Amino acid sequence: MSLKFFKPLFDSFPWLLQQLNVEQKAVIFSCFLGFLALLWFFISNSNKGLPPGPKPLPLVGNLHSLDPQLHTYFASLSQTYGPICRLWLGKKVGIIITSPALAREVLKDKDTIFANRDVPAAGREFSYGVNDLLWTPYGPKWRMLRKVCVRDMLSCSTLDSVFALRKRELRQSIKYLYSRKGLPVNVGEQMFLTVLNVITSMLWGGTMTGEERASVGAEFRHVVTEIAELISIPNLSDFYPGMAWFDFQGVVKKMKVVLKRFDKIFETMIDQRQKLDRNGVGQESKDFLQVLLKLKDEADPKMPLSMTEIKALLMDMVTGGASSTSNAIEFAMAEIMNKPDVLRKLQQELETVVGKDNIVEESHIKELPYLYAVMKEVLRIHPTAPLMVPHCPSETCTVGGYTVPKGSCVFINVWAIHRDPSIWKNPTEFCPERFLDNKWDYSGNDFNYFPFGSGRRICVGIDMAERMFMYSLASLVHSFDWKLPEGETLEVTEKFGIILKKKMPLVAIPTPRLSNPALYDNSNKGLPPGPKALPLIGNLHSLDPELHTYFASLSQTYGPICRLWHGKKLGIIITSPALAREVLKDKDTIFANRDVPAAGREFSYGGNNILWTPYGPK
Ligand code: HEM
Repeated sequence: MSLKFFKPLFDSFPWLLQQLNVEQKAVIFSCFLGFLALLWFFISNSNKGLPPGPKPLPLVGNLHSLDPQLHTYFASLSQTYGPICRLWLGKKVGIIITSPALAREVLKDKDTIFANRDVPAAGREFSYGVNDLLWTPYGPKWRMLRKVCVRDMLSCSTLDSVFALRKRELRQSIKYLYSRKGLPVNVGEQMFLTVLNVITSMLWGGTMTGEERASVGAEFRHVVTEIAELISIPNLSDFYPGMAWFDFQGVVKKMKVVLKRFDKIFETMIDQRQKLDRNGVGQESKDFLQVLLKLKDEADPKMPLSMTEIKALLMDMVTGGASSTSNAIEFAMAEIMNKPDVLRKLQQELETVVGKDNIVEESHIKELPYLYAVMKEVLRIHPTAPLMVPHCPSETCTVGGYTVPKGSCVFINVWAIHRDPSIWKNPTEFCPERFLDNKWDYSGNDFNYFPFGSGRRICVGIDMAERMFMYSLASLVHSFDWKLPEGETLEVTEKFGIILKKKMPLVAIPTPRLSNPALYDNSNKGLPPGPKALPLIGNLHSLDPELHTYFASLSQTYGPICRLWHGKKLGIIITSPALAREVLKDKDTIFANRDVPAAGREFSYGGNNILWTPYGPK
């Protein structure tokens, strides 16, 4: 009998039985035995029609034999009991799915039945009472929240419009790593901070700036780690919902304390934004918080967006987005360092596309097929959510011919499917080449490979994760060679959690490999990317007289906003609807002036016509 799973549980209330005398203990023991007999009767009758699984004990069900590494433990169960099996988690039925065909049945054929979540007590607390997107039951409110995320926050055009924020944060990390050249660096921690800064910049970057944002970033790192730990504690309240009220282990109590810290930050941010909006300040720096508050004011009265839901959504973005992406980048770095051949191929591809005398731009990413294959392979072998986020059927139904009761907790073991030898050749080997033929994608249509899930509850952050992962990993391996500190060995052991992480943090030493130290500093001082400028003439030598097509071709290479040096003057080229709106609508008054050419000055009687006159009373 394995009691490993109970260690955190025992640790969380060691005081329980210590308070009682001998008689009290005897009474409790007799009641306990009677209760067990009753439960035994119930359980032996309650497995009828359910999938096969290990024999449960009265009261505890199969909790006594759970291993904390749930993903590997569930994979071993499926070896014995087949692709659908059951466990008794105290009073709750757990169903484990471990085949593409059954995953399809749950996530596609019976998608609407399984679109609910099994919300743990800690999750209920951290989502402001199930008011976020992750835990909200499938229905009109979930649809409204999902629309807000997909359309207003994480769509491709919104992400395009804030690419400069990603660049700023990533360049800052590269600059920091350069300052640590030759010294050990905690890679995961650095990537966590980078992704977190990008996300918080998008959320309220226009609301707060500089040092204030940095100190909030540090505060968040502690709080997010604490939340992940509280969600991963095996909690009696989840296994025996009838006893949830007692909160024996104090998980909910601890979560309330953590939430208070978060809430204070959110309140300050919302307050600050509302003040700016009232005074008409900061209209030019739109962030998600501003968008959300506007949506709240303009929402359909039948489906209003409340302040609590806004805070819960902010919480999803911060907690869900940062560690998922940064953990995946850390695994990628470990796997790549383990396979020098992969690192060499990756660096070669980057040298061809970017060059050693240039920095990686986000616009390079679509020209890097090997990097894309590396990302897919990392998400195959270490899927960030190895059991997805548990689904919960809204009615009793059958899957694979077995009964799945309403309210059970359904785990889809995507980790095991991604390592199934009948699907993957040498499944435990890290081999990006298997993805080079573009046969597999993670859009959720293929149940052999679905690291972001599938169906209605598929991840909303796929585009964001893809951009951050590829851009960060490309910059890390393009800018530096990496080695382990003396005497350290490389390992890629996993530690289970709702978000999979590396058991031991990856600590590695960066050695700069670019031609010019200036490439590690923010040498373009935040300007958009663009072709290399020559001294004095800038980019004049390469201008094509057909400016409209030439600029279009530049935007293919450098993205929707790029720069050119016309001699001493800076030219900025905008090539996306979102950025055109930013210039011509959101920041209309700032951009309402003209850049008057010498000939125009002449032909307008010295800038006196409507075409060339500066914006103002005249
Ligand atoms: C490598 C990065 C990531 C991976 C592998 C990943 C994977 C997943 C998976 C497997 C699910 C659950 C699907 C299901 O239950 O069927 C999910 C849900 C979700 N993810 Fe991600 N995710 C990543 C990054 C992100 C980012 C960057 C964000 C936001 C900024 C995000 C926000 C969410 C949200 C809000 C949900 C819940 C959606 C719903 O229930 O409707 N994720 N993700």
